[in-house]
Amino acid sequence: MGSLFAAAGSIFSRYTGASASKSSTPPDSKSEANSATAINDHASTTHDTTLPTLSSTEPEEESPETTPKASASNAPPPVLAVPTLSLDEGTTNNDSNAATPSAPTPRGLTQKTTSANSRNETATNESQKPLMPPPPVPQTKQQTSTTSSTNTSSLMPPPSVPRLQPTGPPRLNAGSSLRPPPSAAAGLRAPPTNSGSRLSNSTLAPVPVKKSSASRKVVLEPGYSPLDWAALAANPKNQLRGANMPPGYLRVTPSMLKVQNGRKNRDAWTSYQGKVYNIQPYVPYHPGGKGELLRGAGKDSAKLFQEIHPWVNWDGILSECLVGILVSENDAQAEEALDAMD
Ligand code: HEM
Repeated sequence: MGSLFAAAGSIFSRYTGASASKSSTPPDSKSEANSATAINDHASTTHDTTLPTLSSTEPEEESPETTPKASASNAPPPVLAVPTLSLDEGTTNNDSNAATPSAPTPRGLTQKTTSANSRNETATNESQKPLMPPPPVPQTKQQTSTTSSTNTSSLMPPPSVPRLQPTGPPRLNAGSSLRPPPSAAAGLRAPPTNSGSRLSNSTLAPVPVKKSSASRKVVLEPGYSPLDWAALAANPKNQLRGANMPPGYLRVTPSMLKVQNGRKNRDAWTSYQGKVYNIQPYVPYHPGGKGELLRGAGKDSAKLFQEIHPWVNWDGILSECLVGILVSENDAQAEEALDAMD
């Protein structure tokens, strides 16, 4: 303690001398006086922490008493300390808190003019620290809202981090609850029977027709409609089999059929499923035209017919045009021989 007093006295003597030589303005003298009172009060063991606040809080009132205080360090400080404590309690407490850890006496000596201001600043800073809201709350909000930083990941709420990251890709799983139940979804979907290759094979694609991409129907002359043909075929007097034909059916050999090709004033005959028909009366009624129908003249038309319109009722249209049955050449010759023997 003695050494401390001696050091304080020597520092104070230096300080007062330096300040007297440097400071000329009244505010500097006030601050110096404050620092001097602080040192003197610190020297007195009775009020170590409270007295420095007196100088900082009330520099104008004590300014005239600073010079006598420096000389009379043994003067009873409680007289000055009591009113100052009652006036400004918050600052005294702050100063007391700030003075203990930061070793006030060397600072006051080194920082001569701004000792009081620095103490006030430190006091305000220290007083603001406990009063300010805790920083992690806004930091977590900003971090969660703006970016996800790895340094402060511990401050972030644990559930928010996994929820924010997987919301991107697995929205399908997350949105599964919003989807309709599987039964409803299946009901909205196309039926499985109409999907895939079955559509093209069964329903939409034309079944066996190869050349039916465009219609090849012709414009029939007036009076040659299907109804007109039906009316003509309904009357047996029209002799649709041909003129000068025997009453019974003929045995038609391929050679005989080949001659009836519609040329040289001969009727066009064709065979279909073993039967021979005179198609000459039907030529102007054929929806596919004369040329198409006569492609089968003098030969079997079953292949062409099935390729183009297998749905057409051949027998229903050409029943009155039946000439006979198709027989082989040998059969015809044998029959003729039998007839000759008779
Ligand atoms: C050599 C034999 C024959 C050929 C090459 C042939 C050709 C055709 C063609 C190209 C068409 C037009 C098809 C279309 O584009 O819609 C057609 C239609 C038609 N043909 Fe023939 N034909 C033949 C024999 C016959 C016979 C013998 C009949 C009668 C028993 C017949 C009755 C019809 C009918 C009713 C249509 C209209 C079909 C429809 O509207 O869907 N054809 N034919």
